[in-house]
Amino acid sequence: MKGLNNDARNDHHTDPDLVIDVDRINKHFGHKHVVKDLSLQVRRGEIYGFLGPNGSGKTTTIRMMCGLLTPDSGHGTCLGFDIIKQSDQIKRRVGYMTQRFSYWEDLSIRENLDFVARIYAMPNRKEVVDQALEKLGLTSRAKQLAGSLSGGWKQRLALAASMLHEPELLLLDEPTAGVDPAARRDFWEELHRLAARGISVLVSTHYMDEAERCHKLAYLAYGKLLVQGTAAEVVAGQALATWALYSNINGDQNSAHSAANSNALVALSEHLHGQPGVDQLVAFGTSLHVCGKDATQLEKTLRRAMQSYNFHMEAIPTSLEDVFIYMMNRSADNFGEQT
Ligand SMILES: Nc1ncnc2c1ncn2[C@@H]1O[C@H](COP(=O)(O)OP(=O)(O)OP(=O)(O)O)[C@@H](O)[C@H]1O
Repeated sequence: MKGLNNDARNDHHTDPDLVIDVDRINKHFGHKHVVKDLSLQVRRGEIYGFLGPNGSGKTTTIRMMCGLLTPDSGHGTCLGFDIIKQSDQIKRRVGYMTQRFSYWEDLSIRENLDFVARIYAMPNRKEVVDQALEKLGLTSRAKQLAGSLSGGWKQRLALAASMLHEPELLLLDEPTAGVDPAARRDFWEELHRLAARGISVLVSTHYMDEAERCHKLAYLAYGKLLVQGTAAEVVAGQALATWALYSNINGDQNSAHSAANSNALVALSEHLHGQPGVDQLVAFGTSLHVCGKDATQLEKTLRRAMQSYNFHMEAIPTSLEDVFIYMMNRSADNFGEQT
């Protein structure tokens, strides 16, 4: 990174390939235990996705990684620096993008970037800002107020601003919330270009398509990291059998058929609820996805139901979304009452 001394990295930091390496960190807010014994490792050039229901501790964890919050216990390093003792070193070397656009809406695009360059005391400010504007494709609109940009452009400006000081690690907290699919796709293409250059990314998201674009994922619920791995590993790890149930009534024909279809779907869902082998029922458009741990029992139950309902069934691969809904429901059962 430009313009900084190469301060001593943590003595115990052994693997230079690990940009984040934390072990059993905890955080309380008052009596509330919001991050519980969380261990996490992120490798150089990896896009690591952070998923989990609202309030599960993703933002708190991200803020502990970048030195903005101190863990109550546990230890670890970020970019080789101790997350407890060397938070200043970390703050200067990471790019952090908060959930909401946190730049100045009443400053121009150029002024925003220039302000950030000043914060980082960058010696070659004009050059750096010019380059960032060019990369963003915003040179001709540099004088436009940031507040007048669309949601997608604001996020790209925020990403450019958080990259200005050339951080080795980006911490992105729901960077594309509320952004349309085309702008989200552009944003993710940029993340993959950065990762290809060796920049690591820890990104929280609620979008399944984004989860699938991460090299690795972690799923958090009630402050506990429940699973981590590639999307395929996370799906395989839950070992769920999944069937799609389709109505035999052609819902495309007219609105009466569509209504009959919807009613039949609701009736079948109510019938299957709580039956042996049925762990989860989720309506997906005109079909019903049914998941269960006990594949044999699930199939038996469904075949029996097909005899009395005008539906047919098809085994389908379990999706990441099926798995996350399953984990979210389980974690509510297991941890929901605890703090
Ligand atoms: N500064 C704070 N003081 C008190 N409680 C806090 C503070 N920050 C977060 N919390 C609480 O800690 C818990 C975890 O919040 P956090 O923002 O980390 O979750 P999250 O997974 O990022 O949620 P979301 O998906 O909604 O952004 C929540 O119950 C939240 O209310």
